[in-house]
Amino acid sequence: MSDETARPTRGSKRDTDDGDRSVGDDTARSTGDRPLAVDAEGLALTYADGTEAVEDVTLAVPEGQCFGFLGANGAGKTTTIKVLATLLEPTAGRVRVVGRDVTAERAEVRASIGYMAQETSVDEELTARENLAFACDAYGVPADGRADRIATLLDLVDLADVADTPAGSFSGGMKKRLDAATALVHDPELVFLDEPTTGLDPTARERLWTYFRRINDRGTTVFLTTQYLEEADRLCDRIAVVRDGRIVADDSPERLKRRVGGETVALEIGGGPDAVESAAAVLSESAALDSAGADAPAIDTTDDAVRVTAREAGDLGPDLLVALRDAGFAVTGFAVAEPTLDDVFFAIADDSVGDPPDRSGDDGRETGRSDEEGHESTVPSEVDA
Ligand SMILES: Nc1ncnc2c1ncn2[C@@H]1O[C@H](COP(=O)(O)OP(=O)(O)OP(=O)(O)O)[C@@H](O)[C@H]1O
Repeated sequence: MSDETARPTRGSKRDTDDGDRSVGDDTARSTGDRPLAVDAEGLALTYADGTEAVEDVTLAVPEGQCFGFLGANGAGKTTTIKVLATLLEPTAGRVRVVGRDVTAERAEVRASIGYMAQETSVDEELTARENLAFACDAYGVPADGRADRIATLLDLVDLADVADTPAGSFSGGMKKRLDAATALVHDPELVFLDEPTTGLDPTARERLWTYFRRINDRGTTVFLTTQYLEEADRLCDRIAVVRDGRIVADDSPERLKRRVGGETVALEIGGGPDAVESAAAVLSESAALDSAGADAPAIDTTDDAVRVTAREAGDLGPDLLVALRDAGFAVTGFAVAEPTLDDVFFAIADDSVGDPPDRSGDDGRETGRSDEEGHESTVPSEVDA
């Protein structure tokens, strides 16, 4: 990336040692140190046919963040992203992107954002370079320096070797990479990526993640929608989950995982399923588990292991090992597993961690609000891109 386009990294996930920066710090409107790239309060959108696709979305995404917007099919992700990218006018709410109002200052917002839609917009008859030149025209990138910019972007997404090959011969992953590059020709402050890796094989997906990291490491704010929890976990500093057009969780991946419960210790037991069941019975009576206090651990078994799940189960592990060995069991393996984002997602789907974030709490975040200010309500139409 050339120096003139590079920006300093502003707190991407890769900067953090433990990957668990205080979310309260990140989401605070009043943080002060980093302006908000996305600042939406009570965003709502009802389609002309009456479908209430987005009912109440409040988001505060600081510049430089890699933000994941998760939700099941039909939850309202694309609709939200289209409002943020000025392609749809909100029915209600106050929506500012890169410090500008998405309705009143649409042109200014558009000049500062990139948008990669779910469907690739690559022209298959044009080469990679020509596609980027076309995008430069569309975004009004000055002719001066355009060739350098295109070369830089082709490098960024590893397409320099096929720069003059028609995109029609590219794999799905290559087309997505080219599409991502076209969204960056005008060096936007913020890029929206709508399910950018859907339908790609794991290798192609992994490669795209590398490019998204590079983009974010250069300082570009990334707003990503995805159905792949691993994708969000690997890339994002923060994740909001939308369900039925409302935010039901908004936190760092690590804190979301902690919210659904604890770690699981798996103790492999030699001697077959009967021995495993006996070991489980011993553990259920064990003093080691009493120390877990109010968070009663859950014990279950597989064919060859007893699994104990508790908030800090990893800390209990050594005592559990000793208890089993004292009782004469052969413990042949020991592993601690943390909850995954899949666990979070299923728990949210079950409503068990489904409370909207309380932004008035001690963590300094502001209150998520309903549309109490009587925002004007109009039936939106898709705005010309
Ligand atoms: N143009 C439209 N007119 C009417 N309803 C629509 C329109 N586009 C989307 N919807 C509906 O709005 C709701 C939210 O759709 P949206 O595409 O925003 O969800 P999504 O989370 O992006 O889903 P997916 O992951 O399937 O893309 C759904 O019920 C969908 O059927």
